[in-house]
Amino acid sequence: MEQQALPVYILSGFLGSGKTTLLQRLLDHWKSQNLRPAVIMNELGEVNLDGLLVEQEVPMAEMLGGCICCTSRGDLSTELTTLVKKEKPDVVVIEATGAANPLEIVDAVTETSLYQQVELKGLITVVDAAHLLELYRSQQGATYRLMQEQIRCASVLILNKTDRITAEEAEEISAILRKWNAYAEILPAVRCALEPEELLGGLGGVHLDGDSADGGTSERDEEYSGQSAGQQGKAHHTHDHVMAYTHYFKNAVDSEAFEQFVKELPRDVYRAKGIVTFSDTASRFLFQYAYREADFMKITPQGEVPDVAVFIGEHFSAGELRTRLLQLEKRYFGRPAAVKRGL
Ligand SMILES: Nc1nc2c(ncn2[C@@H]2O[C@H](COP(=O)(O)OP(=O)(O)OP(=O)(O)O)[C@@H](O)[C@H]2O)c(=O)[nH]1
Repeated sequence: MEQQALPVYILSGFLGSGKTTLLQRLLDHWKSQNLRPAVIMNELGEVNLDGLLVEQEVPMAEMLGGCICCTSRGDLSTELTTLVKKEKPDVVVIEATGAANPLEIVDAVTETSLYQQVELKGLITVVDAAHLLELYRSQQGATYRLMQEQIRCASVLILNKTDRITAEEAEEISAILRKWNAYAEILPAVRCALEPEELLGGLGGVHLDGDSADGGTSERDEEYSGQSAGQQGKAHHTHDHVMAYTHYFKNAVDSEAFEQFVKELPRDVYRAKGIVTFSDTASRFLFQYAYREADFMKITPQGEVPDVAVFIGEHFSAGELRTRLLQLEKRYFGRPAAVKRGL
């Protein structure tokens, strides 16, 4: 009955780090499973060279002439919506140019979840091992900071081009990555030759996948065990640094209780937005939450729009949010309005 949310992956990484190489592998993998992938790609130049390299029959939306994060968020959101409606893919990858700040893309994808059943599954950052080391040693400029940001936001880090560094350098780089991102799994690779199952398996995780949220929260506080990536149970690598939890409501909620819930959101949730139906008002509401300020606006959505809320933040407990929201839904659902207890 319920429609399955469409998985979306963001692929980030510096220019030339190996994103297209990885994308090609992922596309082959999905196709071998008879799935229909689609790609949103953008390039800084006018011609999408990467697009030419990727097989033609994959539906592709291109955003040329600027990087995704510099075009407005709405554009990417619209692009994604159009692609989903037109192509009906089973999975979508957004390849960000080397210059894009992935947080903006996370925001655009979650924006789309308000109107479409899409779900951000993870953010994969490909790191060019040799280039990172060079930048780290010189520690300068905007490039360095952007690379840091891309690493910080990742749910999984691919340390690519390890054929171009020594074993000692690989260790040095892993330590740098760990320092910047204590949560993401680090997968060393040459030409991004990783098992897609292994790579994606660790991502379908607790935080980014609303419906599998329960059961995973206890892992949240576990310390990273420090093993080199890839060998040990992927089930334990569900920590994601920047994460989004998407909640589809099945019932209306009480407006005051919901406002209270938003007020009490954990500090690690820095952004939330959604559409809700209140049990005690006639209309539906769009709510926005940023930097501890909440805003509710009456709306009359055109067409079919689900009641949904997305929460973005850093390693918060998606399971806890989910439990609280389900409680809110139940509270109204399980209590007939007419029944008011007397004394
Ligand atoms: N030596 C070496 N070269 C690699 C590796 N992975 C990719 N390359 C090469 O690096 C170049 C860039 O790879 P791409 O996959 O196009 O990188 P990209 O991140 O998509 O690049 P942009 O589109 O510029 O952002 C290509 O020539 C690849 O063949 C690797 O592990 N080792």
